[in-house]
Amino acid sequence: ESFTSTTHLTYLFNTEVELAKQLESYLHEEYERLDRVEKFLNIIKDEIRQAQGKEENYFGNPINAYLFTKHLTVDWYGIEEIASRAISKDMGDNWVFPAFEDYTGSAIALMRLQDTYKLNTSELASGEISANFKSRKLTAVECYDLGRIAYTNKDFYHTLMWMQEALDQLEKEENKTSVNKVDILDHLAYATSQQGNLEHALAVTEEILNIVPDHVRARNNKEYYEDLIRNQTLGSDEELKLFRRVKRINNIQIKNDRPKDYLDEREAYEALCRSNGPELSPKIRAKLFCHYRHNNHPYLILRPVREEQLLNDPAVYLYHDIISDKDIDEIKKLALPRLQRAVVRDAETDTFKPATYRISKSAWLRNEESPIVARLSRLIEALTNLSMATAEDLQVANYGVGGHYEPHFDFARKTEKDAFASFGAGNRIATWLTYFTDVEKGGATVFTARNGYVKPKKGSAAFWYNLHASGEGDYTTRHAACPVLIGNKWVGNKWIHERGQEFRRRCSVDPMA
Ligand SMILES: O=C(O)CCC(=O)C(=O)O
Ligand SMILES: [Fe+2]
Repeated sequence: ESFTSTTHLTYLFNTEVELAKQLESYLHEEYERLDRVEKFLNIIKDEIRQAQGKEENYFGNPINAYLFTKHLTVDWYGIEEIASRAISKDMGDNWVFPAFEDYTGSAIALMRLQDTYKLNTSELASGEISANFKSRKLTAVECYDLGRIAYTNKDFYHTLMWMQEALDQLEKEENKTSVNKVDILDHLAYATSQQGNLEHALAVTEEILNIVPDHVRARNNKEYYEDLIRNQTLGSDEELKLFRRVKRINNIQIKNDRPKDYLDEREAYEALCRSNGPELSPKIRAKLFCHYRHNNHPYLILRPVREEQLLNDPAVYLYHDIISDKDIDEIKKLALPRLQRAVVRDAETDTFKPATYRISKSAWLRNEESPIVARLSRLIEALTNLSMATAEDLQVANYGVGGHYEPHFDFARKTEKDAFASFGAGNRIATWLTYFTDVEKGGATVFTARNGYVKPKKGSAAFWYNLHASGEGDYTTRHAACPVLIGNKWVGNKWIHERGQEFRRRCSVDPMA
């Protein structure tokens, strides 16, 4: 008996063949893993190369901001699983990563910008949002991912745009492995049917069946769309065929209407945001003046402040150069670690959408905290002649790209009488809004009832009364912060309350008092 019996070796040889197969597939998987890690590494190395040393500029571009957040969230989750052994433990413990909401938030912000500033999807995807702030091109899979986020939010309006774009990009790409064409078509068909394009949905579904003839859902949908179309045209199969051939020749017209939402004034608000400057009638403009204000106040007499009236009714003033760059840096430094994601609820879809970063109430900047904050309060008191005794602490907000604040009033309405009860100082009589940055594009404060437009200017501050002298809310003060298109916006709010102003407003800057 010998192990070298030929028969026996032949028998063992099968083991070797199987072993080779297994190792081969093991190696293949490892190579694939490493390949994925390497691709990801190259992408983020490229990003580091582009952004380093000019981070503010780089992240001021909405595409860059979106891609960056994606890399550090969903993309990284995928890599972390396969590379966790290679990554030191304290990476996860000591380093801050964006949250998943930041990823979806930056995608939603991108689509908000698309709507507000009427940006063309393919222009956006090609990185040509602005000559000075180019980003790289979005790949098919990146367009698809954007469409997926819209789809998950039941936002078929944007799903349609981004799936169509994904398809167009896929056609142009040489290496088409990153996303499956059928997946794109599948989403596209559903979105376009939801937007009322049955013929288009049918054509897209047929394209799926051309690629995967036994695609079950596509088969069912094809029948379903055909039924719907037949019912619409009230015709026979022959008529349906004819109808579709005509449609095909004329190229199907795809409609994609933006769904109406809860904000009646959205059109006007967005038009104002796009306007790039105040569009006031000459009659209104003639009444607006600019002069130096000192109020005979010892604080101002040596260094009067330039006051520019921007709007008449309501009276909105802009005060120039009220805070130095150095002091602004100090305030930002105090505020930065306290910023939190502020979300707004979309009543329509009952989803929460990120809007800005703000410091929460418990961490507002108090006068006692910093001489700079205290000095700002004294300056406001000297300029407006209002008592700051009952003013709220300084609230700082940072709007990234897409960051915005939809039209609102700063005062509490009758129905929300107790909104400021905790302050025990009445309603918000006036707003002081300091701009801590210039904004490259977008981000204006607009007065939607009066076409007022305030372009943020670093170191300047807007001021207006929210209440009539009677204490009634002034509905002409409705205002909003337009989405930041390019750049970064920091502001600081000082809200001044009614109590303590009884003898002060009379001699204030307000012409209605
Ligand atoms: O940031 C702006 O331009 C406006 C902010 C605002 O209206 C608010 O915080 O109440
Ligand atoms: Fe406001």
